[in-house]
Amino acid sequence: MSILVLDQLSKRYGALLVTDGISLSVDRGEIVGILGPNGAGKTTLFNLIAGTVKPNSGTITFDGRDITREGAAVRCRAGISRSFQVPQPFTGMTVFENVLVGATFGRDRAGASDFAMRALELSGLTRKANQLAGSLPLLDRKRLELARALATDPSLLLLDEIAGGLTDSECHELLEVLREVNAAGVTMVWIEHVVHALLSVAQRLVVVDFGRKIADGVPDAVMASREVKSVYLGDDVHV
Ligand SMILES: Nc1ncnc2c1ncn2[C@@H]1O[C@H](COP(=O)(O)OP(=O)(O)OP(=O)(O)O)[C@@H](O)[C@H]1O
Repeated sequence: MSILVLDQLSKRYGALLVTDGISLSVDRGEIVGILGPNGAGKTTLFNLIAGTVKPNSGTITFDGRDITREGAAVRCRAGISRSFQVPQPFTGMTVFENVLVGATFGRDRAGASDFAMRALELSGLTRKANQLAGSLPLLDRKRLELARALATDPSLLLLDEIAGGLTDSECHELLEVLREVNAAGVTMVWIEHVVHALLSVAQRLVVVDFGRKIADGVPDAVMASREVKSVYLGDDVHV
């Protein structure tokens, strides 16, 4: 059953059609990877789903409910959360305090504290709960970005290039965490340029180019498609 359905979604900035009639359905529990060249409109798609940007046309249905005209806060309460391409934690606050900010949204203080600890545990950051966020190395900053996104108890998590800049072994650790989050029942849509990371967890790949969806299917078939190779990856790419 679909948790998220986009139907003919379009977004224009002036003359630039950034999202061009995208339709997409995501099943509950799925991990869907989104690929596309720089400027293809991937982050805009997340902005549209999260509600920070409104479409010019098309609809967004989440959990069977039309949320196209709902604001970001309502969508967050409904179960949509996201990480950001450029994480901006409160560097002068502890890891725990950073996660508590999100966990407080829609909860009382005691419940928020428990939930913040659960988000930290799932992200593998419990031992660093009392460290200042500004002192964390890159992998832990990624874990914190994930924990902050999990703090609102999402059923759908939008991950925007969370693996960028990690070494292979760090990436491997992050993938383990993401698998656990998914096993805990969280559906994921993940934009990523680190293709091998995406391929190791995504059950489906969607490729976007110039705001259009040019491929959608099982990863092997999508990566082998001539259009994806020529339009996005180039003919000389081997995966
Ligand atoms: N608020 C805005 N106003 C005008 N143009 C915008 C705005 N936001 C995005 N764009 C343009 O829309 C296009 C798509 O941007 P978007 O950030 O969605 O791409 P992307 O696929 O996420 O790129 P990247 O992989 O580099 O992050 C770009 O040409 C960008 O300059």
